[in-house]
Amino acid sequence: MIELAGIKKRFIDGKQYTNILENVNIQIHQGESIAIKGKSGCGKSTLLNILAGLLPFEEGDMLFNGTNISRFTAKQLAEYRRNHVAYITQKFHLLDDRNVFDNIALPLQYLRIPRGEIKSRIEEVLHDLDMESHIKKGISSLSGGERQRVAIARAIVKKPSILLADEPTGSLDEVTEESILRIFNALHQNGMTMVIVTHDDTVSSHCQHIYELHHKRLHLVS
Ligand SMILES: Nc1ncnc2c1ncn2[C@@H]1O[C@H](COP(=O)(O)OP(=O)(O)OP(=O)(O)O)[C@@H](O)[C@H]1O
Repeated sequence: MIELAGIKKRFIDGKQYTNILENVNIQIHQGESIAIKGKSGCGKSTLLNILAGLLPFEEGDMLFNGTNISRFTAKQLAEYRRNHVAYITQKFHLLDDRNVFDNIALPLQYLRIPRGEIKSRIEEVLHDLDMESHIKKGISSLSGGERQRVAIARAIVKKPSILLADEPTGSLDEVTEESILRIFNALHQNGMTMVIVTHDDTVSSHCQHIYELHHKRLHLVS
């Protein structure tokens, strides 16, 4: 389970501090799927960055399975990310000078998974995403929707316990979105915890709970 308790986050803009999150509280149980909605700029990506262990915060605690992550060293945080979290960011963060296979292989190499298994896992995930014919293509030759699917493949190939996704279907057509949602549903059935930032009602309707980030706080909508 991940728990955020009393999280406060602010950014400095020039000489002025702006509070982005104030007293954010949430408990996300293992295997739960939640959607986070909210107006542009309200702090949704900031919240995902905190859950990913990428962003420090000024006040509050973040617990993972009862352990207080807020007190982790940089090394412990990197371990938390490597072993438990996959994060599909809005900007994808793919390596443009490498091909599709090498991009997806990266998190598996960090986990020291044997080469044969890396190959079979990548082939399987690319098949599920209807991307197998692109396996050797360079990232820079792909369309926006194809890059998005590579980012999704790189995240889920790791079989993480927690999947964080920032607008994961933003560049996809309806048919591709449906296939991604089918994959997400299957991952959820297998016990993966999912936190999905989305503006898309179809995507949020697939989640067990919907939260809205409003006035710097997180509210349970359904
Ligand atoms: N590193 C930073 N330094 C200063 N301000 C930041 C930083 N990161 C984000 N912000 C500001 O914090 C606010 C929240 O940003 P965030 O990206 O979390 O919003 P969002 O809800 O994900 O927006 P969108 O839906 O448009 O992606 C914005 O006003 C943004 O400009």
